[in-house]
Amino acid sequence: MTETLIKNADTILTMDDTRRELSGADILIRDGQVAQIGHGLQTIGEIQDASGCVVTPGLVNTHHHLYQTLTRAVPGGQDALLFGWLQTLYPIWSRFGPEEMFISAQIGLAELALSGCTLSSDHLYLYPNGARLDDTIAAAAEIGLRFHPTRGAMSIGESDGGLPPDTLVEDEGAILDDMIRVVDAFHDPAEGAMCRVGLAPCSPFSVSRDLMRDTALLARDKGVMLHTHLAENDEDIAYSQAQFGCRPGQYAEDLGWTGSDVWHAHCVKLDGAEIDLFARTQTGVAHCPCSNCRLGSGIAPVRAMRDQGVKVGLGADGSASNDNGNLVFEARQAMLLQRVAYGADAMSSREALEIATRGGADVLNRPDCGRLQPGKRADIAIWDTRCIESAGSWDPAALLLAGPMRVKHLFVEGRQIVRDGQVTTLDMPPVIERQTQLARALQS
Ligand SMILES: Nc1nc2[nH]c(O)nc2c(=O)[nH]1
Repeated sequence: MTETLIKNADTILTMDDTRRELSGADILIRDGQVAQIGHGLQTIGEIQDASGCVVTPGLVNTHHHLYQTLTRAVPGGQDALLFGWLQTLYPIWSRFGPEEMFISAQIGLAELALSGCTLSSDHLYLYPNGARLDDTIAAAAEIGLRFHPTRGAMSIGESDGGLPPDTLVEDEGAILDDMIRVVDAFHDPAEGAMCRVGLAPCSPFSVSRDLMRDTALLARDKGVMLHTHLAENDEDIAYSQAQFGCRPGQYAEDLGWTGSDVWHAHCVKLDGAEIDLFARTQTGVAHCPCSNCRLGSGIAPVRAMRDQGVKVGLGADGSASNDNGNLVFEARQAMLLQRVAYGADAMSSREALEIATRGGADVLNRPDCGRLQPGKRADIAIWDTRCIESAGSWDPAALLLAGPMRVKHLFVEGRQIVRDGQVTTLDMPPVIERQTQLARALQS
């Protein structure tokens, strides 16, 4: 039996069913789970002092492309809309191989951990030069984050009316075979799982309708989740209308891509009927506010989604379109954007934090994560509110209204991944050095 006691937190925001908040309180972790929350708890194990800190559930990232940490701020893509941005980057990504996938994932996951994230999904949709989903899974296992990798895919190249170059697309039979391989090798359906695999053809403009349909059948056969990009911007809607004669919601529904086992990234352009469809079918949304700003895609109607009962989580999105991978910053941006669109009371700090924690966990069908209560996984972020950004604040809402934007301590499954602002499981300087070398090589 292993125990850790988080002692004397200024505030614990539990995000449990009653959204309980405790002052001057403790959390006892036992064998990877929250054992008790209360006052004056004792342990025979390690003690982590949390005085001066706000404690929250670990944040949950529902959409990322970790490989893109190697292509931040690429000049030709800095000021482009989605399609032009992708066309600039595809040729660079086609030079990646296994090492690029592994190192870029280590960087992206470490960056997420430092921003309070304990559970991340990833959407890897290109596999050049022998790259495999296994590369990112190895990176996540080493750093110790809970990981939901998705086996993405592109199958319709330029010559067939798709957006990606023909050299970057895969044969659909080979895609389905590899999907089966990675699910059988890595997917763990058990409560407390550290790795769950999803299936994720990339986007309507890079895969066929047949692949979408076959993937949905396969996912249901295997009992895994489905993920893709949907309704990201006006170009995306225009492509759907021109190629399929319908809006994205209809496209998704026709192909079996609605339901509680499906979540779609972006959804900036969902209309009222599509929001209703998602609510009725319990289809989830990964909201990516920074990327949507960066690519000029628009402001997703998150207020309407939440009011209608759509499951919404946050996504950092890939670091070629963010270009930052800071999830607490993403929560702040989500709050601010809804206020820009709908007024100062459109989203509170606490609601944005709820979306970032239990909201994301619900999107990923992880009721065992994203909230702090006995029996749930011990995925815990500890934020030092004595830092300069938060000094003088009156309320834990300051976490998103002020800061800090980096975590002090982070626990995943009860294991300390960040201590005093440093990743404990990786020696970061050599990883950063190798990432820099790889990025330089891609520039030559
Ligand atoms: N934000 C992003 N949208 C996308 N659509 C697509 O097909 N790929 C991407 C991507 O990498 N980022």
